[in-house]
Formats: sequence, C-alpha cells, structure tokens
Amino acid sequence: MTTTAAETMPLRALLARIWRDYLSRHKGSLVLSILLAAVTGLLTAALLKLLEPAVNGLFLGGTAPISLFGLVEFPASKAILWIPAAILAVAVARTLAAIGQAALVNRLGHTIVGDIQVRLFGAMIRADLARLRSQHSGGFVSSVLFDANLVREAFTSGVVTYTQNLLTLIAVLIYMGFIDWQLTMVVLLGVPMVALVLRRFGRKTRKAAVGAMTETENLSTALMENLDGVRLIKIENREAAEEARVGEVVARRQRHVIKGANARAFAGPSSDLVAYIVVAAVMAYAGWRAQSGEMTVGGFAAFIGMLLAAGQALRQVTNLATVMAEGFTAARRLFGALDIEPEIREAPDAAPLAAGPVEVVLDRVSFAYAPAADGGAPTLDQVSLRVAPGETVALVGPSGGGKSTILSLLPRFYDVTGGAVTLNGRDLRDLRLHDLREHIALVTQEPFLFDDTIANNIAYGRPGATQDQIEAAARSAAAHDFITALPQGYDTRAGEAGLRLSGGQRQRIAIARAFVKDAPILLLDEATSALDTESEALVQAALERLMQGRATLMIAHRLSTVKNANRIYVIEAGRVVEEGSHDALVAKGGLYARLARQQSLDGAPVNVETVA
Ligand SMILES: Nc1ncnc2c1ncn2[C@@H]1O[C@H](COP(=O)(O)OP(=O)(O)OP(=O)(O)O)[C@@H](O)[C@H]1O
Repeated sequence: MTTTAAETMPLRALLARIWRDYLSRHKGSLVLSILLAAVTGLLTAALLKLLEPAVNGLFLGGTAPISLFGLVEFPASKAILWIPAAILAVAVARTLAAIGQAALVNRLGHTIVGDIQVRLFGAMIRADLARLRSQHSGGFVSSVLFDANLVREAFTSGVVTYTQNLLTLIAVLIYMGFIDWQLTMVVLLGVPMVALVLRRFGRKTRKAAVGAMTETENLSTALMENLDGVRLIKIENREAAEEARVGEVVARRQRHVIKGANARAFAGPSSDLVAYIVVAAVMAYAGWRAQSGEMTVGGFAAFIGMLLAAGQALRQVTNLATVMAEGFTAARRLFGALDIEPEIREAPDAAPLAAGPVEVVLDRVSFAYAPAADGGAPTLDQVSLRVAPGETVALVGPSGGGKSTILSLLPRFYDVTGGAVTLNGRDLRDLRLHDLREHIALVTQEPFLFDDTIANNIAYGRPGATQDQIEAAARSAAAHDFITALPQGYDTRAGEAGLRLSGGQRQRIAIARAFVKDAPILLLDEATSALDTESEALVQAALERLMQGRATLMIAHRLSTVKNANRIYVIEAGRVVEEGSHDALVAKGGLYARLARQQSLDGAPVNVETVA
C-alpha cells in the first residue's frame, strides 16, 4: 500500500481523527456508556469496601453502630440483615450498569465498524484505476473485513475497559488510602514497575500486529487469486503446489499472530507478578502494623481484597494497552487507505455536458502509465484522431500498440500526459465526470455480469429503465429470444450463475446494456473476436444497429469487422502510422495492407472481397 501521512500519524492526532470522523456523531451514547462504565467501576470498589463493615460487624462481635458509606447507620445487632442486603443491592446495581454499558458499547462499536467498512469501500471504488491495478485486491478485502474490527476492539476496550478499570483502580486506591494511607503508599510503588511491563509488551504487540496485517492481506490475495485461476491450477495439476504456497502464507501469518497473542497473554501474568510482589510487601508491612493494633481485621481484609481487585483492574488495563496497540496500528492503515485522493477528479468549476450528439477529438495526445521520472516510457505519442457523430472509426494495429489505452482515455480511466481529448471542443478534464461517463457506452471483449437478474444487468447503467425498455434493448441486441428461453426469463440470475451463458450471449447482454444506456459515444473493444461465426454474425448485426447515429470508436483485430468503418487508424508503438478508409489503406500497401494480407485465409494478396 502506498504510504501516506496517516500511517505515521502520532497517537494524539490519530485519536483526534477517530473522534472527529467516527465518535463525535455518537456523543450521546458515548457519554452514557462512559458514565455507566464509571458507575460499574465505582460499584466494584464499593462492593469491596463493604468487606470492612462485614468482617468487623459479623465476625468480630463489636457493639458500635455500623455505618455504610456514611449513608446508612444501623446497630451492630442488625448487621446480619443489613450487610447482605447492602451487598445484594450494590451487586444488582453494578450488574445493571455493566449490562447497559456493554449493550451501548457493542452497538456503538459495530456501527463504527460498519461506517468504516462503507467508507473504505467507497474509497476503493472511487480510487484511480491506476491504483486499483497496482494493488492486490486482497489488501482491500482484508482491510474491510479485518482492520475495521481491530479498530472496534480497541475502541470498545478503550472506552469500556479503560474507563471502568481505571475508575475501579482509582476508587480502590482512594478507599485503601482511607483504610491505611501508609500502606497505600507501599502499593503505589508497584505502579512504575507495571508501566514498564506495559511498555515492553505494547511494543511487541504493535510489531506483531503490523506483520499479521500484512500477511492477512497476502492471504486474502492468495485466496482470491486461486479462485480466479482455478482452471489454470487444475489443468496444470498445481493444487498441491498452491496448497503449499497458501500454507506458507498461513504459517507466516501464524507466527505474527502467535507472537501478538503471546505478548498479550504474557502481559497479564507479568503484571500479576508485580501485583503479587506488592501483596507480599503489604502482608509484611500490614502484619507488622496489625500486631501493634493499628489496623482492624475487617480493614485488613478489605485492604487485601481491594489490592487484589486493583491487581485485576491493572491486568485489564495491561491487556488494553496491547489491544489498543493493535487497533491503532489498524487505524493508521485504514486512514492511510482512506486518505489517498484519486488523481482523476472533477474540476471544481466543471461544466455540464448536455445530452445530444458528440464529436470526439484526440489532439496530439501523449500518455504514459508511469511518470517519466519513474522510468515510464510513453505508451501513446502525439496521437490525433477524430470521430464525428454517426461515424465509426476503427483502431487496428499490432498487439501492444496502444489501442486499448486510447479507449481508456475517453472515460478518463486515465488522464492524458500531453495534448488533449475534447468532446464537442471541450477538454474532457473541464467536464463533469458524471456527465462524461453518462455519454459513453463501453462494450468489452469479456463483458462483466453481476450476480443479479438479467433484467437488472441490462438496466445497470439506467436503474430506472422500464421492463419495456429493457426488452426493446434486448430485441435490438438479438438477445430477447435466448433470454425468454431461460427458466425464469428476464428474472434469471446472471453473474456467478451467468457462467453458464455462452460468450456470444454474454456479449449480447452487454450490447443490450449499451442500447438501454443510449449514449452518444460508443467504445467497442474487440467485441466479436472471441465468438464463433454464427454467434459473431448475430453480435455483429446487433452492434451495427447499436452504432447507428453514435460516434463509435472500435478496436478490432480482425480486419473483416472494420471494413465498413468511415476511417481506420493504424496504431503502432503508440503512434498513428496510417489513416484512411479500408480501400485507401489497402491501396497504399503499408502496414494495414500487410496485416490484411496476413489475415486473408488463402494468403492471397488482399482485396476487398478476400478481407471480408
Ligand atoms: N495498466 C497498465 N500499466 C502499465 N502499462 C500498461 C498498462 N496497460 C497497458 N500497458 C502497456 O501499454 C502498451 C499498450 O497497451 P494496450 O493494451 O493499449 O495495447 P493494445 O494495442 O490494445 O494491445 P492488444 O491489441 O494486445 O490488446 C503495452 O506496452 C502495455 O504493456
């Protein structure tokens, strides 16, 4: 993934951004869940505080009235009723607060995950083609599926565990201070030790998290690649080899995941150890003080109970540090991905493009896929061509010459690096992107069908199209008959199931899609080259109907399909080397004539009849 500022963002800025982009909209629930977490934390400490009067009142047989938190006072004889009742009341309140807080935080956390996922997808689908092509799709998939959840975990743990445990810790320390402040000072000596443990494990988790995320990305890519290439894998008997390759990725990922899980798991017991060292110190000191009668048994019991609770809270906070480390690493990655601005953007003052016929002109267009600074050689060099409304213009030439690249420039999949493409005299880059693409229909060699009904696939570019419009388009595309012969007609699902459709049928659905769109510019990319003769005749006839009245720019490898074009441009090594009608170019005896000769079946010198 490309590095952006977000990936090295300091923690404060990261938190500020999480707050601004995701949390601030849920202020109400957030504040409420923090409040509930605080109540849970305080009530946990309160439960422990009850130990003191409980032990003193129930076991030591004192006669002095007993006070609970200075709120209720009752005679020692009633302790057996009041104390259990108080414990129960506090416990129920604590449970309710904890449940409420968990419910709020879960909803909030998952809402945020969904929010991140949708935004990520939005960024992905709007990203420049150049970027999408240069990055493994697995990276996007693992970000959407996994990274977003790591952020949620950090957030949930952050808001809930942190608030709750920190408050438990503070309340417990305060209560402890009331019981015996000197002893509390002894306890506080443990804090720097725990901080040290936390830092150490936090660093390890962070490192493991980065490694695990990269490998999750690799794993997603490997899985998708294998599914895409399943035919090749089978025909070449490479199942075992692929299994081994994926096995290696899994093993690498596992190593990081185990390291991370270990760091997380070891942090708890290590901070426990510190806590027990403190307990031991407290025992020694408290024992000594109890002997001199400065501490009651109840006080001591409550103190030790609180100490253990403090240890527990500390342990949770320790875990938290590692979960946070993972979450922030994921957040940095996510923001990194979200922050890459597409380079192909609409100008702020972009002009609308009115519906109607359009003339396309390429004026000395140059283009390179990679910037010259990165050693990118130009793919197109001073290409000039024009297509008037109603005209069909063909691009022919040797493989790799730049024909597909020319087509990609029209919908601004890429922007020219020199010269200009104009529609009705206006530079593409000055037009509204939506309007521009609305004016172009594209029929490619391998039409893509979504896993949706045939009707919806045909209406993809015009979601409001009526059934009549869809059927009319299908008739014009010579697709109506085979569609109605399908089990559910227009409601048959294509896409995954569409694999059952033949190449020609898919092609005709794509043509029907273009008919429905009814755009004034038509781009055809070798639309008939993969078909058998009969299918080709049907598709060819449909295409000819489609081309009528539009400005058509088509790529064809087979010259038979371009014979009737108004003009043919021969593209070689990124340049227009010849231009003219079929007859003129054949007569010229240059590259086109040579290609035509190569393609005539009998190898005879080409003339209009044999090429056809
Ligand atoms: N996404 C890309 N990134 C970098 N280089 C590319 C990309 N797409 C194409 N190229 C390069 O640009 C040149 C022109 O390719 P293009 O696909 O436009 O040729 P073409 O004439 O359509 O070829 P063919 O007839 O084989 O489809 C080739 O050298 C190709 O390697």
